[in-house]
Amino acid sequence: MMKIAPSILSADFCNLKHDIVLVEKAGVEYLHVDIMDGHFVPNITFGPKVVADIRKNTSLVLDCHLMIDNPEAYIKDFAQAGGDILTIHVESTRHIYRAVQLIRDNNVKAGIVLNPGTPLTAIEPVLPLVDQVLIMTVNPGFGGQAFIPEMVEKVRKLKEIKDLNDYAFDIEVDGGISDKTIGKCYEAGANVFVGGSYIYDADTPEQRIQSLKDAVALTSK
Ligand SMILES: O=C(CO)[C@@H](O)[C@H](O)COP(=O)(O)O
Ligand SMILES: [Fe+2]
Repeated sequence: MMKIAPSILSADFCNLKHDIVLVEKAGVEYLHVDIMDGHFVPNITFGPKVVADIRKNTSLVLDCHLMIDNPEAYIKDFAQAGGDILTIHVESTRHIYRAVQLIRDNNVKAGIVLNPGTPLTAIEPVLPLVDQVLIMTVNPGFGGQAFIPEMVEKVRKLKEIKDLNDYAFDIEVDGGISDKTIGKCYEAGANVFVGGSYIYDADTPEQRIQSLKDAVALTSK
């Protein structure tokens, strides 16, 4: 099942509710929520309070992408704030297995994410435990960057590992997703697509969402 996850990093934070309702009405499944701490990545966004406020205003699945050091310290807070999926970077902790277990213990879905420079071998031991694997298709930290084409092969290899082992996780891609790049990712095996600037930097985000769906439908034929 393919899902579109608009990233509110590119929304207008003074009109956040408006920008969330807009994509919800356009028929997306997820809302992608980027948490940045200024340490793991060179940018800062917001913390659990904002996630809790978003939770009160939407029934979309809150897909929380934690770009923070020591994620273990904040998992409980983001789970209690109403995050549905907590996705942590394998590079952000020494104890990735323990951190994934902690997410599951908090009764939310567990995701794992890889920077473009990190090989798939780094996450193989936790693959049986996760609900989602996110392949970064840009370096994390900012919206509006160019898609890294080499990441398509990484998605393809991950899909092979998934099929070989009968794993059930979703494969998500994040960064530089547009009508030009989504088809390649879908064809390689991704089924959850984050869209930030492509969706929100447009006059009509609804049309951009539709064009992403159309591009996937064209690839499926
Ligand atoms: O995690 C991140 C950036 O670190 C993303 O979720 C961005 O929000 C994607 O933005 P676009 O590349 O789609 O503009
Ligand atoms: Fe993200």
